[in-house]
Amino acid sequence: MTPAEGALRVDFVTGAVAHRLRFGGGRGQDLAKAMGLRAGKTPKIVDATAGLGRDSFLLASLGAEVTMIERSDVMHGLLQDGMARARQEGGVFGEILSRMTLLHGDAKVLLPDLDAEAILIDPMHPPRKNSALVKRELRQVREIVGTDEDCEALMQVALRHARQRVVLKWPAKAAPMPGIKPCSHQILGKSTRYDVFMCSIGCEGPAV
Ligand SMILES: C[S@@+](CC[C@H](N)C(=O)[O-])C[C@H]1O[C@@H](n2cnc3c(N)ncnc32)[C@H](O)[C@@H]1O
Repeated sequence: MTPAEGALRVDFVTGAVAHRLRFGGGRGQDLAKAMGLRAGKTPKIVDATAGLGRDSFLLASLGAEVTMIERSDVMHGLLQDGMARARQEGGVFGEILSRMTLLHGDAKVLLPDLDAEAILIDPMHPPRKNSALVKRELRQVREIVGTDEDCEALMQVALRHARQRVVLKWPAKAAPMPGIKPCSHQILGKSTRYDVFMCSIGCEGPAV
């Protein structure tokens, strides 16, 4: 593998993301269901942990307006670059990118002003024991951003400011995030779990 081939980049136009765009399961996918997308209902979403932008791209491809927040300078630069290339590609990519907005900063600071209906939180989790199973890209992101030690504080801010729901993307077998009230329901995948906190019943509440 040449260095260029191995370098981390945001790529919406080829590879895994484009494949999922063509062959994914539409609004029946776990992420879409967790965020509340269904026939006739498309919430305005804030992805508070944009990373490589994959979740945001998927949600935008299903019709959602997505505001992405990324605090790492490096990841933000990679996202800007990948988004510019996708816009240049035009067609369906240009159309999807027209629904994606990227902000640079800490979501704990920016979320209160965004009037989000649904907020997605996908923090960098502590490394799994079997690190050989962790994909190369995830290892590369971790080398850049480390572990998001303040994810509990981010959840607390999100729970105070989402109008409809907060969704925490978390390893399937991990214990619930400490210090956060129990979720309303979970959507369980093979390796990933979505803990959904509905706000119509009061997002804020005593931590447990
Ligand atoms: C696991 S990655 C997210 C992957 C993303 N869901 C995707 O589909 O590519 C976590 C990202 O969230 C960012 N992040 C974590 N906490 C943040 C915060 N408080 N504000 C902004 N960005 C944050 C990290 O810098 C990292 O890039």
